[in-house]
Amino acid sequence: SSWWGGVQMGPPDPILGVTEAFKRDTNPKKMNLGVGAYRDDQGKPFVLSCVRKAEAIITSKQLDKEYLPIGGLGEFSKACAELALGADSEVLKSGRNITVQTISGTGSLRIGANFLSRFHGGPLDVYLPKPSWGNHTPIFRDAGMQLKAYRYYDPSTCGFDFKGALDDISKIPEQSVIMLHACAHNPTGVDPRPEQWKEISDIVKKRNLLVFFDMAYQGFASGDIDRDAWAVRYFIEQGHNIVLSQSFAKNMGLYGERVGGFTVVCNDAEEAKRVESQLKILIRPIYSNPPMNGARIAATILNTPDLRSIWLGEVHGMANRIIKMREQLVAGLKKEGSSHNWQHVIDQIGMFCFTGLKPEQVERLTKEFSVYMTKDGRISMAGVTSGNVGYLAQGIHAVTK
Ligand SMILES: Cc1ncc(COP(=O)(O)O)c(CNOCC(=O)O)c1O
Repeated sequence: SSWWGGVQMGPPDPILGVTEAFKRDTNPKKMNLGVGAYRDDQGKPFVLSCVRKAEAIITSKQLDKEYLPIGGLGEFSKACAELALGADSEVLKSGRNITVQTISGTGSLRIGANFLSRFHGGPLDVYLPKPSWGNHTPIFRDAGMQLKAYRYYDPSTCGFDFKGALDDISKIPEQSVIMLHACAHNPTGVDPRPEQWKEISDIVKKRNLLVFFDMAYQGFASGDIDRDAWAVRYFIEQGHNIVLSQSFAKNMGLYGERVGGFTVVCNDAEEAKRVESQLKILIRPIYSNPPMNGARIAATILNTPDLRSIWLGEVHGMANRIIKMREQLVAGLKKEGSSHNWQHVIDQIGMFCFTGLKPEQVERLTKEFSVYMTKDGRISMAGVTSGNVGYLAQGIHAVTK
């Protein structure tokens, strides 16, 4: 008998499965709206010019290949924290944060989940928005946390279920962990408005919940890095000592370089030192220390004024292209004569759009028009270009009229 005779065949990843089916389709008009990675208006992957320039600078320095510290490249972690919290942050000035470099956003979420599981004195229940990024569930489950949920998306408006969210959050047992998407909620593209964030902050404080912010799209949502970090900074100002995961996959296009950070906001610098020591003890037996290449690229961009301003322009450009595709898709649907209200396509923000299409409509869109997306009706707006947005409008109108 074999060692692994008992290993079952696992279910395919819902997102990657879409890409497999897309590849097999021979229709020249086929569209892949499943993958969560930016594409330019020619439908091609986009390497930012500030990244290429940073790579050239790094290469010219002929640096060594020594191990990084367990917590990663210091100049990266500092710049990463500053990007999120703002250069004039009281937290940074008083040194009461600890920020470590992680293996992109997923690695940050996992280190965070393992840290909470080991050290959080409250209930090990993490409340995710309904729905949340698919990977949040296995990350926290495998770290030994219990998964719970709070109402977030309202299918009847394709918008935010603000009342439902407040209702549910007001019942979350004290000291539980609550996951908040800082901007560009995945998969819905629905974000709370500032005045709604303020009420969420109040109720979270009343319930004394531990806030886990996931910020995977800073700058990529609105095009403005400060605007996209507003909720994170507001919560900190309101006295929430949050934990925060960051990713540079989307906003710097560093997908495969795996660049991210994990931050714990502590009471004071002494506590931050104790937390740092335990984060290192946690990280050491998992991957010992993180990869240097991506962190060097991100640090070079953030810390070199010329490259930083090029980056701000390029991330604004990516966000703008997606916003324009949202507007053109709605204009196209109107042109096709659709009588539905598609305002949510424009109101939603970031990589994804929750169209509100039902599974059977998604099925028809794929079968009859070769448009591929996840069953929940989520489309990655990055896959929409000025060349195919008219065809997409035709297809969506045909299956929804
Ligand atoms: C909310 C959120 N957190 C964290 C991450 C982590 O990304 P990474 O580990 O690549 O930095 C992602 C990346 N999602 O990937 C796109 C998709 O849904 O298909 C994310 O959306």
